[in-house]
Amino acid sequence: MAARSAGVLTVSDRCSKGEANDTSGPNLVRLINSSKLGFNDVLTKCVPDEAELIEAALLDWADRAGLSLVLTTGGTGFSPRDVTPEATKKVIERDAPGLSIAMITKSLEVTPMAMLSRLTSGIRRSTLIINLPGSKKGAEECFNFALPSLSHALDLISDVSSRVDHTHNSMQVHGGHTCGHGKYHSTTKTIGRTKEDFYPVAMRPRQSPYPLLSVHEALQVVMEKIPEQQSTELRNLEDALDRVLGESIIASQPFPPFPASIKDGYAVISSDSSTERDVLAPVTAGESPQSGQCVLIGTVARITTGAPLPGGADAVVMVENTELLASSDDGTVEKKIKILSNVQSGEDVRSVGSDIAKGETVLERGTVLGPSELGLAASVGMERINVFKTPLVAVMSTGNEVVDPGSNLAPGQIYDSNRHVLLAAVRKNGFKGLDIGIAPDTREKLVEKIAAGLEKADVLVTSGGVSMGEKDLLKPVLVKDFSANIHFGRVFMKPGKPTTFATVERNGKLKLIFALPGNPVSSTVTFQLFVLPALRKLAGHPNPSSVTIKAQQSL
Ligand SMILES: Nc1nc2c(c(=O)[nH]1)N[C@H]1C(S)=C(S)[C@@H](COP(=O)(O)OP(=O)(O)OC[C@H]3O[C@@H](n4cnc5c(N)ncnc54)[C@H](O)[C@@H]3O)O[C@H]1N2
Ligand code: MOO
Ligand SMILES: [Mg+2]
Repeated sequence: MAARSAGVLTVSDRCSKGEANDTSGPNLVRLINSSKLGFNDVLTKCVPDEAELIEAALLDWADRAGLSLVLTTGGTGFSPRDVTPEATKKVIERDAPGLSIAMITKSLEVTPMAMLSRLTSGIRRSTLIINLPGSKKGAEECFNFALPSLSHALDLISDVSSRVDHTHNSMQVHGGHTCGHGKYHSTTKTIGRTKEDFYPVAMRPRQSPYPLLSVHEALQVVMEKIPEQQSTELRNLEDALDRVLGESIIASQPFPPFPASIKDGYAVISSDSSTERDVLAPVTAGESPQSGQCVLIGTVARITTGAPLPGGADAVVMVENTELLASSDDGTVEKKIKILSNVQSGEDVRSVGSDIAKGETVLERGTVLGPSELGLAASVGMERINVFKTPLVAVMSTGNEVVDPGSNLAPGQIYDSNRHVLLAAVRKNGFKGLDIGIAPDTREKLVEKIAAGLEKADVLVTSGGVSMGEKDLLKPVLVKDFSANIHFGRVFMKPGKPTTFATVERNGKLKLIFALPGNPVSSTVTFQLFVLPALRKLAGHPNPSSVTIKAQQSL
């Protein structure tokens, strides 16, 4: 028998919030494992009583994981939040009422309350889905009532599905692959449809196969896939604004490098008690004291703010706290002064290294470089600094209906606004943008543009073509033509539900692809929520996810 996997989905608001222990789910796993159904693996998941989340989990397990059996426990009663049967009905393609009837009939022998059970069972593709009650006892009883039929049921379903797969394979229209030298090749057999179609429209999936992730989960997936930035480049200070420092800056000399006056006044000896002082030659900022000049008892030297303290002096008295006693005969040069204040040693003197000591780490690796940080780097003499590299972001719009502003609109066309919003947002946040234009909704054109974007850029941001329409080709093109790994294709949010995130290996590098929904508000919001944190992480930002968005409540 081929390897089979099962899943147990616990549906409970309280268990999903951690307010109650899930006893029924683990018990069903035990029952499956001890049955003779031959399951190699049992997946488990717990979701709140939200129809969309239940539906998403069932679709994920049926379509992506290809499980043979899925048991749900919980959410099958009469209370308003019991929606498991409704979610199950949306997912199943074929009803299997016999299983539910058998379980309810047998349960009625145990309790008349079984009348209030709304258990649903059915088949989607090769997956049998069975609703069970939420209580551990009720779920175990019902599972045991259904058990005698399950082995045969699963065999029948897998037989049917292998025949269905065979039929599907023989109807495959396109096969595309990326060969060793990175060029795209496609093989096309046309059987009366347009070349860009992946399925004849009547055979398209009627449900998205992509599970709905919460915004939080989706962001987590994005951040997990992005490697920590390691590469750095040397930049002049003026080009380093808003970049992230790639290497700590250590002061190779102290600041100030000499004892400096903090005031305009006189360099003095604090212990000198003379009433009158002779005024020596001045020291002004930018000069060094005249060689051999020393302040002695009974003397002071004129000094300006920022000038080095001459030898002998240990304090500065500001000019406001002195009185002129005598000047030169022509009245232009100060000769004698009197000090009017008490002077403390060290007063108004900035000692060597008092701002920055030699060997001190002035800026840590990972610091975002604002004006003050650049000033600090300059004050310890850095002309060029090592910053993390920033990603190059290619931006592309998709859609037969979108045309460049400036051209004439044919009927049914609109101007492309998304590309301009996204490119501006990329640049506003300090990243390099690359405009790769508009791709119409054809497989060939999409492949051409996407390949061009991936060739040059680290990140590709597209808008449009990711939902359920027959011209929404982005996801199949990424999978079939680029062997992209789609990490999520739907997010539980509005706007932005079809937001898609994928990665692809190109020229030995991991490239990120954000395929955003086409609605302008959706692409703008999802750029802020998912793309921006990713770009920030790529650029080495220490807190890449903390992006603040101003929201306004409409009245
Ligand atoms: N059956 C379903 N239909 C739709 C679903 C769904 O779940 N099931 N999702 C809806 C949601 S939510 C969104 S959002 C949109 C997103 O669709 P696509 O990403 O496939 O985008 P398009 O179909 O290409 O375009 C949608 C809309 O946006 C306009 N657009 C597209 N590109 C641009 C551009 N560059 N500048 C300005 N406007 C643009 C386009 O003309 C369409 O009006 O799908 C829903 N449908
Ligand atoms: O949720 Mo869509 O992304 O309508 O706008
Ligand atoms: Mg669409």
